[in-house]
Amino acid sequence: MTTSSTPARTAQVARGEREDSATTTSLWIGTYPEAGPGSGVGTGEGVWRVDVDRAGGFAGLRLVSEVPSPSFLALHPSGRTLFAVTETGDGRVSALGLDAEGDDLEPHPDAVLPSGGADPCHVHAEPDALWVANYSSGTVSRFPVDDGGAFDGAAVVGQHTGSGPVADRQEGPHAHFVGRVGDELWAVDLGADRLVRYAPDGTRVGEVAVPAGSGPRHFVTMPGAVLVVCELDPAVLVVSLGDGEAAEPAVVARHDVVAIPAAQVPDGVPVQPSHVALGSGGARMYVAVRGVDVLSAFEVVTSEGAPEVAPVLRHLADSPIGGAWPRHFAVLDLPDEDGDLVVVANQGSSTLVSLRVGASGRPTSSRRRTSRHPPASCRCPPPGDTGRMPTLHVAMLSVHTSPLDQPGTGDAGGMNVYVVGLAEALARRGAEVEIFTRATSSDQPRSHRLSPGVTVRHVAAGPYEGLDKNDLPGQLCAFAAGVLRTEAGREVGWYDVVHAHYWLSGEVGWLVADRWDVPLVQSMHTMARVKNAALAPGDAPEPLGRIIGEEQVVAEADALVASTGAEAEDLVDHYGAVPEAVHVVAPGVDLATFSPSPAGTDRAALRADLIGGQGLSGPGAGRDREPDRDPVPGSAESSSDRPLVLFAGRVQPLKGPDVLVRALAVMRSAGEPVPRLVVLGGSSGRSSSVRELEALAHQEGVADVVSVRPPATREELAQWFRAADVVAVPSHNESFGLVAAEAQACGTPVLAAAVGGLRTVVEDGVTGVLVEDHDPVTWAAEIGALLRDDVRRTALGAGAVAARDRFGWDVAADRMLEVYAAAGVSRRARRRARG
Ligand SMILES: CC(=O)N[C@H]1[C@@H](OP(=O)(O)OP(=O)(O)OC[C@H]2O[C@@H](n3ccc(=O)[nH]c3=O)[C@H](O)[C@@H]2O)O[C@H](CO)[C@@H](O)[C@@H]1O
Ligand SMILES: O=P([O-])([O-])O[C@@H]1[C@@H](O)[C@H](O)[C@@H](O)[C@H](O)[C@@H]1O
Ligand SMILES: [Mg+2]
Repeated sequence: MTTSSTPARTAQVARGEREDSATTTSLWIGTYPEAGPGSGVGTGEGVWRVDVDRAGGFAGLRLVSEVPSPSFLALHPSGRTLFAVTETGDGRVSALGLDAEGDDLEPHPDAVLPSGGADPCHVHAEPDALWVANYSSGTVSRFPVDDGGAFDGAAVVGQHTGSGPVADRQEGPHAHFVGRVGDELWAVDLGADRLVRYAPDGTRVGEVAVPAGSGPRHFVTMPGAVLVVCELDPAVLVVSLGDGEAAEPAVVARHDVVAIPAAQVPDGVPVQPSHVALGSGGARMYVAVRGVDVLSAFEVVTSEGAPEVAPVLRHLADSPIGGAWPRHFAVLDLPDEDGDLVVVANQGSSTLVSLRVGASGRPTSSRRRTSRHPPASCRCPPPGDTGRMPTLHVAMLSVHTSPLDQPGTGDAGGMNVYVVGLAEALARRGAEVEIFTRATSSDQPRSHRLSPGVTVRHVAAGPYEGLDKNDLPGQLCAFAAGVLRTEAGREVGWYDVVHAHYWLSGEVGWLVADRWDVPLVQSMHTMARVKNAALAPGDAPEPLGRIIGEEQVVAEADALVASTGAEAEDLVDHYGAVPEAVHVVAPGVDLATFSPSPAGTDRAALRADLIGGQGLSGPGAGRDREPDRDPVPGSAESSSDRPLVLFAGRVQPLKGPDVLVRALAVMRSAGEPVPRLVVLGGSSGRSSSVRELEALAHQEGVADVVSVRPPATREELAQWFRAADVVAVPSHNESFGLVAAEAQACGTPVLAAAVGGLRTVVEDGVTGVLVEDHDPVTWAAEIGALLRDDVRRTALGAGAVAARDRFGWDVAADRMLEVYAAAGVSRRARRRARG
């Protein structure tokens, strides 16, 4: 299991709406009524807003919504909704709509709901659901929300049970906090001394017990571990997530929060930790401690590149906060490497205090702002807050092929689809993604806003036309210069991470990540040595220059992203990657586009629509084709009756379309009914693979049932998948195989070669069939068997639909944010090791 240490990011800050957005961070402040939690509402409390500059100065404290007793806030990843709990006996939760500045908070219609329990004290927003911890009732509620964060459906409430030894605080369960841990949501129960683990849909999947009397309160996640701060026993517990699928999380270490010996704490002064968070990109941990009113800082030491090894915490300092009863704080990352700005909400003194904390863990400066602000409504302490963390800026490099190109021909393939899908999902999580790609036409704008949060930058590097992928090693300097110049026009420290795609981009990423001192994350997509080890008969191997370049990039990257375990092994076995640097993140499928047909839709009718009108030659553009000879000699089938086997992708020997053509010939010579084979895609690179495939179809006597059509748009392709009886992926290797995943998401069974990532994407006998070799005789037998067996095809189609959620971009983006965080940790560790 992996964990997230990436703070919530929003979509709005630093989008340029405000000149000072790069130097000022706006925080929302939650408050209690004047007389403390549980007292009458309406004494002026509400959600406040304040701007914090890099020196920690406060400006513009203002009331933005009069929600009663809003002790905790959470921002929906869309950046369009702020949630607030109302911490009262009849708890409530409100969804507040935001304007672009985040200042105008209007409740959505019907947007104040019972929170599912008493005294809700914490709220956590996921893209599809809001989670609320109700303290007094010991319940956790999950509210479905829509894309913009509006409530959307009935809540599910889970009742915790249990108690603990601390009589006045643990007489029963007290849910205190909910947060994400890998694929799960964990609810901390202070009364029952346990962390209750939920699946994202609200199903309980387990729990982690902590020592009796700990009173766990909040936690923060980091790669491989969860750091839990306890209120009743002032400690941080390290919960290790373990390694591998079967790993069970367990407490592996306990650290005292404050170094002050108990004897030195004056009588009657409590030592009650309230909140924990990470700073300095995961290298430091802070805990606020109420009563003694200090901020404790720890160094977080992780094993280099080994996230499964639990981190070691080294106490750095306990520093007076200069405010009373610090209930919560936000950590704002400062661009200078060792600085964090910690903004603390002090419930007891009604103050906000900002502390600039340096490498020693001690504040180097502090600022204070009382929250008493005219009018009367400001007479309220500010206990909770949700920081609008600085936006994560991702420099995504795709040197060869623009993500705007049509995939499935030339050099444009899965990487284009991947880059767009990932970038858009990251942007939905609040990141700003800039995709740098080489300009290939004078018509391309230098910068193009693809969708909210995603910009494509066309970098001039060499002539627009006439260069293909193989010419690009000569343009990498020019490309890197273009990227560096873009950054030079920005605020210092603008980009937080470089994510490079394919080895060519990795070469550029290596340079720019070094220059900016940010982590380099590398996705290979394909690797020369892997391709060369599985060459199709007669195919040309990838050149040595690429192999050497790939080796360099693998060695330099702070994190390597593999789409499957098989690709991870390839990185280690073929390129000597350090296993700990390799992270498996399955790519996604655009599940909205690639969806099954409505129940009852007839594949034959869809097929007739797609093939019918234009005949097989279709708009295939100037390629000579045989007319669709129909019916096939010796067969009674009519044109639209003929089952459809579909292949989609760049036509090249590696993808094995010839295997399908030959398989059809085997079927025909055996006198079996022959399906129609449609190939959607153009020749790969500058090759003439389409012509060669068409020539092969003639030579094999199946040209009448084989047609190659130009690549289809995403929507058309989805329609082709729905129309096909089987989608065939006979590749000699695939790092993943997006086509197979997309086809399955449409409910169409996939017949795939049992190689590389296809072994992961296709569940043999569940979503499709894996074929062990590339022998046309085997493929003829498998195709024939599947097409004859309607029941099996229907079952596999249903299996494919049931499995479609396995690959979504939202999940992939969550994982990728974890990888970005891990890459930062690993980069710092490597820098330290170098001295
Ligand atoms: C040999 C190899 O290792 N290839 C990898 C390469 O992509 P590669 O381009 O080889 O193959 P993929 O099947 O993954 O991607 C092709 C993409 O083109 C699209 N398409 C195709 C035909 C068409 O008419 N219209 C259209 O839009 C497909 O929907 C698909 O999304 O990087 C991908 C992403 O990391 C991996 O999944 C592949 O395994
Ligand atoms: O064919 P190859 O060069 O090895 O690798 C391919 C790239 O050239 C193509 O542009 C990209 O879209 C694919 O995802 C794949 O990575
Ligand atoms: Mg910093």
